Amino acid sequence: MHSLRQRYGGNLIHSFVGPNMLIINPLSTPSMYSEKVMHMFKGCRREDTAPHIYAVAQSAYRNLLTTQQDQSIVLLGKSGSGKTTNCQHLVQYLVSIAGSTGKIFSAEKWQAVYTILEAFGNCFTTMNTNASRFSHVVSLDFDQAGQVASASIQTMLLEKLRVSRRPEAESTFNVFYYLMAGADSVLRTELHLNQLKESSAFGIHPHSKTEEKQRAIQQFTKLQAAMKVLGISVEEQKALWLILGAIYHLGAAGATKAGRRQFAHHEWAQKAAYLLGCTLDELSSLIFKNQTRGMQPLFRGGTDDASQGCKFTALECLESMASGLYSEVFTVVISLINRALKSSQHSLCSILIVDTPGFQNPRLAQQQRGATFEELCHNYTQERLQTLFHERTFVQELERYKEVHSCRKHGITDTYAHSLRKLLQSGKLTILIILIFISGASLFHGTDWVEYNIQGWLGHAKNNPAAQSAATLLQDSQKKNISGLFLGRFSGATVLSGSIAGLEGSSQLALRRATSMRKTFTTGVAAVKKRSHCIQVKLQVDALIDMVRRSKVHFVHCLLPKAEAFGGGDPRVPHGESSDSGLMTLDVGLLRAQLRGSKLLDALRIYRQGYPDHMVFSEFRRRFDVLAPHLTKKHGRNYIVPDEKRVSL
Ligand SMILES: Nc1ncnc2c1ncn2[C@@H]1O[C@H](COP(=O)(O)OP(=O)(O)OP(=O)(O)O)[C@@H](O)[C@H]1O
Repeated sequence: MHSLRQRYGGNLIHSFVGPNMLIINPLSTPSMYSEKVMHMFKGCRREDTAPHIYAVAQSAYRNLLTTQQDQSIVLLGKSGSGKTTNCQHLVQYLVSIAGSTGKIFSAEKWQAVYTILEAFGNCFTTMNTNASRFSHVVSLDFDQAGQVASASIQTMLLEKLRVSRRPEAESTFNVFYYLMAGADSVLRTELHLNQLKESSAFGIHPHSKTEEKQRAIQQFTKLQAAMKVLGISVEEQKALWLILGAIYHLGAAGATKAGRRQFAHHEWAQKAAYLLGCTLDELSSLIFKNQTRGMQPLFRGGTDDASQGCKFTALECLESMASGLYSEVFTVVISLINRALKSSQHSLCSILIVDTPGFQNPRLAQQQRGATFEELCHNYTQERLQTLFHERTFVQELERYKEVHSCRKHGITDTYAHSLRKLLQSGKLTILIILIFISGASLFHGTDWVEYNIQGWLGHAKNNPAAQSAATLLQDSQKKNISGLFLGRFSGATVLSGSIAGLEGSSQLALRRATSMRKTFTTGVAAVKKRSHCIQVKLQVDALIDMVRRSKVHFVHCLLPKAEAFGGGDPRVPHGESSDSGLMTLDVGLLRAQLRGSKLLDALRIYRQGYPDHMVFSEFRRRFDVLAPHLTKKHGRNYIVPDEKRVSL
């Protein structure tokens, strides 16, 4: 702790913790990221460099080149701790240093990708003024020469319900504010946004403060420019704005609270129908009347809802349609991004960078409310990634040591056993999370106690057909630019449509990843229950973990320096210019809790007591056989030792 405080006080936000990287959010804009700094790390071994996020990227890249094995970089930490920011630095480093075949992946292109993701997937929350509300994996596929040959993005676990419902004091997705503030008069007229309604069932209102409005206008211009960089045509952009406009109008239309399920204000619903390219009757029937069509078994008990009549209120139906439409928009945006990133170059292996929404606890942001279902989903993903960290750091290490019979010799058995016990404790969490659906409870994340408010959660287990109707509605739209965008785009990915986006990658490696993800959704119980929202969440996380598990994983732990960093205004100042960036501003209690929760100290202890670096014998031979040419000559390069374990004894 002393060491971390000293370093942070000296503007050193990065530290190596054994093989892991720890980064404390500087809450400022330090000048440690530039092309000049990138070149200081180029070609270096990790042991020879200072701790930096670029050192992690370089280490993964070097490993990829020397072993030709897929690498993953997984970012862990609380919401607002800096995962997405570091993810962007990792991508920028790899693309700049490795270069790309025919220079197809410029830094400008990646900047555009992140501008679009930020607009469609981020929002204001009490923990982060610009929080990501979806998980994403950036895959960079490298060719024989070590250059980026193709790239793609897969996204999952989008918090789509946020469009219509969210905790008080939080916002919907940024793009709505950008569009409402930045649309020019022609677009505004076309979307019927000249007159806005004061009340909205979805609580979507334009910014009222001048500076927020100003910023939103700038962001909309930036977003349009980014879309242009990625080759998204004006017509395609228009289709997206039409659907977003329609979602706004659906909120203004609202739904009846009692009696027949229908719109509360038909004139606004009419505008939504017009923008979507259908009639009011068609829209109304898809939202409110199709409720018994295509119903799936419930999460619990397997009862068929169709036999019991519809259980959804009119507002729930409306919300499902809105979130279904937004989910389709998001999926198509990811698909358009991937269209700009794809290439037909042959690639050998990949680096995957995994960024998911950080751990959420409203109590940390001084909120007097229990955490929501969506927050549970983000926490569940973080827990599963944290469990992967345990598995790689403790369980696999222990097994390896057992294999070479060296545990006792080095006296590390006890430490391992202790760590293993902790691992088992964290394993119980997953079971508890399932129990929570039934009983309602609080959960630990590391050392952090989270209270959940489980009201209305059973509704999440049900599958509202209005959400599925959204896809049909868009494909059948009378507006050619809308139907053109949605028809045929997902022909190969229908199984996963609405859950994992971006599986249309063209490289062989991308196709392999897509096939393996599809398998997760189509085998065993998953095939039957995949339409339940809760099961979908689990399957998406399973698919994510499966994808990462096949590779060599590098972990980056991002920490928050103090709780005041959450929400409320912009705490950013140029680093080092204010007393705010010094030693005293670290919240030691918060930092200690995060360190304990991450189990980084246990990992460090094991790293110091055991053999920190190792490689399997075949790899050792591949790397060093040039030093013993007579043996290579005798046995050949591909000679296989039947029992390689014996070599280490
Ligand atoms: N290394 C860094 N340098 C400069 N600013 C940073 C750094 N890390 C984080 N920040 C700033 O901290 C804020 C939160 O960061 P970011 O959005 O990346 O967090 P996150 O962990 O991805 O959050 P969430 O999980 O909620 O999406 C941003 O304003 C970002 O600019």
